[in-house]
Amino acid sequence: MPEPMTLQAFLETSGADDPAVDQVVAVMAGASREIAATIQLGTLAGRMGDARGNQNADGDEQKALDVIAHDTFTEALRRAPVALVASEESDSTVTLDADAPLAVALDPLDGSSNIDTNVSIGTIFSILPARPGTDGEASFLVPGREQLGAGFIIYGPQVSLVMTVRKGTHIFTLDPARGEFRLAQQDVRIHPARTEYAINASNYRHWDECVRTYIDDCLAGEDGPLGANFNMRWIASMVADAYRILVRGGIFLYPGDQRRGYQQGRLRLLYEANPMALVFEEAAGAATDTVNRILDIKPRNLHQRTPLVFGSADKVERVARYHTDPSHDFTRSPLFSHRGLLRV
Ligand SMILES: O=P(O)(O)OC[C@H]1O[C@](O)(COP(=O)(O)O)[C@@H](O)[C@@H]1O
Ligand SMILES: [Mg+2]
Ligand SMILES: [Mg+2]
Repeated sequence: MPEPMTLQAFLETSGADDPAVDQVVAVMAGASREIAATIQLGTLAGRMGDARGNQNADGDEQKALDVIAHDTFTEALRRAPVALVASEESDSTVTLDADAPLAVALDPLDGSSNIDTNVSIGTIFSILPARPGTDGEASFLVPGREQLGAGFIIYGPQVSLVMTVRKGTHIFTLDPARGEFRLAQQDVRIHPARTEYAINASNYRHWDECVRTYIDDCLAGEDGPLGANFNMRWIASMVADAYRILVRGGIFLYPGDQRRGYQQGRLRLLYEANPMALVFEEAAGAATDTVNRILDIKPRNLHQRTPLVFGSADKVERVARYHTDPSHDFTRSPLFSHRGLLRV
């Protein structure tokens, strides 16, 4: 069997139209090896899940590894043609080389609540054109459809890079002995038939009627309106849920809910929803804010949150229909009705 292609060779033959974009992907992959090595050591490398006593721009408590990952990727991006970085862990944008053509939005460490639990965590990135002559934020406050590339790294049983430069979505896995990422799956296509959903069901009572009804319908299984038995998974690291859905299908939901500060959900548009949306659309999937296409949303600020639904296109579209179709019958099943006897 021929050896799978290295990331470098792949980028040379099938990379972006603009080699600057490939350079960013290569630098992100390179720096991720350092973070992977730190994660593999767990507490032997120090107490990575300890709070640093700071909050990030979004009010989340920063963990030691959040800050290490932010510093590592931001420094590494100095070796790529990057003008600006926007990061979950920085209130404002960071200028690297003002004349460079690209801007990168980063979630340096996704799934921070899992750092101490030996569960997969990751890094998410989005590549945009830099807009010279404007303030730092202007390059980022554009709809996600303007992304030139995007991807994520997952630090799991395997360290993998999922990336797109708008020519399909591809998966590379780190060969630790050689320190090289090699092609694991080219042109991923999401399995449409898989009946599996990912949602933090502990928030059920806070969701709106449409989200509850969709999940009720999944729970109703083959006797319900979806006519199929659904399985459930929730890892609380979006990268891990996303990877699973990419390779075997399903749907991910983090909707807005009634908790204070959660009206727009938890996930951030620029460095979580947009890159995931591009990766999934390039793999024949879809991503919405429950109704609207994520990639068409014009951001108002760097750390804006958005409800997020992504995965197999038919399932994502169905969730949108539950929100938009006024004829949708919430009362059709007495057992699962929120207007029925069980929930007056
Ligand atoms: O703890 P909850 O509310 O289930 O939220 C889990 C979600 O939050 C996140 O951890 C947010 O990302 P960060 O860890 O980068 O803040 C996602 O990875 C995950 O899907
Ligand atoms: Mg995150
Ligand atoms: Mg994060």
